[in-house]
Amino acid sequence: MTASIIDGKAVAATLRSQVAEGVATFQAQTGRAPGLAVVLVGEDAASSVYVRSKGKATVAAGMISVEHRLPADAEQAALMALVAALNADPAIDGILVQLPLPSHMDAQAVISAIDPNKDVDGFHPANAGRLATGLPALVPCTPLGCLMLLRSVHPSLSGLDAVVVGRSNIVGKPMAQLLLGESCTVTIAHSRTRDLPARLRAADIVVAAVGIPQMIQGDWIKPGATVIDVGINRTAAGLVGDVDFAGAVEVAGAITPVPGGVGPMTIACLLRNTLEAACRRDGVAFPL
Ligand SMILES: Nc1nc(=O)c2c([nH]1)NC[C@@H]1CN(c3ccc(C(=O)N[C@@H](CCC(=O)O)C(=O)O)cc3)C=[N+]21
Ligand SMILES: [Mg+2]
Repeated sequence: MTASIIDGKAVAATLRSQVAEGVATFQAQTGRAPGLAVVLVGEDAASSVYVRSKGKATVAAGMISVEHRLPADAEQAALMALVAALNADPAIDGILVQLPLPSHMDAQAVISAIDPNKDVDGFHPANAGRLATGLPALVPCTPLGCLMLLRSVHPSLSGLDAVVVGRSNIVGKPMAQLLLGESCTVTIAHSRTRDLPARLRAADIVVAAVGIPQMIQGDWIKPGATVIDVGINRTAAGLVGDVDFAGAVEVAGAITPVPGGVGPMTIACLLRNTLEAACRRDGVAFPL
């Protein structure tokens, strides 16, 4: 069996055009465009690339994009002051502070300082708690994008066995919550998990978010399973995921490529969340 390739670029393009339509409606209703502020601390080259593509996609969707750059040696207090100013800025609906932050900064304190209603990354503890308890929440963009890709293959996920590999607050934990919300039976595996291959061989759905290039082997995949690869690893061989794609594509039923899978969905979901935050702030219906 050869897997079908899940075209994240195409799904993301459809979502971006739906967001653009929603932005036009929002503008007609409120007389303003949603605004997204992205904060970058330091000059990490890869981060600069993401920030640029986010800014381009934001403007293409009809939203206002604002970028703030602080030097790598900026004081935590300067970043906190910037976050406070963005919280208070009526033109700003979404705030994204690019992670990771330099090691002298307390990322958790910064995340907790963002107004939860503007937390388009969904990383604030209030949003994590709302997601976990089934309340309306801003949901982290990467897991939300993964769920949309899964739904494009499985109209219903109910009763499927899902294994999420990775337990980060950014991907693994919220991904598990979303899958639980879809009535999957969810396992969160991580670096201490015993016999990961055996657990994966029982999984209908695998979400790989470990950050280890090509760690998950093709013969760990159950024939016909759906594999979502969150990994973005820059290696000598180029950009690769956390899954050995060449091996897994021979066994899986459907699989996301890297690049062109989850990454484009993350950006499209960021725009979606910004529109959602703007609609909620202005009390108009969110059309998506
Ligand atoms: N607060 C915060 N929120 C984030 O969402 C966040 C962050 N910090 N820090 C960095 C990571 C990384 N990230 C990516 C988004 C899109 C692609 C993406 O679109 N990748 C393309 C192209 C990759 C390439 O060619 O470089 C693809 O996979 O096809 C990748 C990576 C968001 N992040
Ligand atoms: Mg881990």
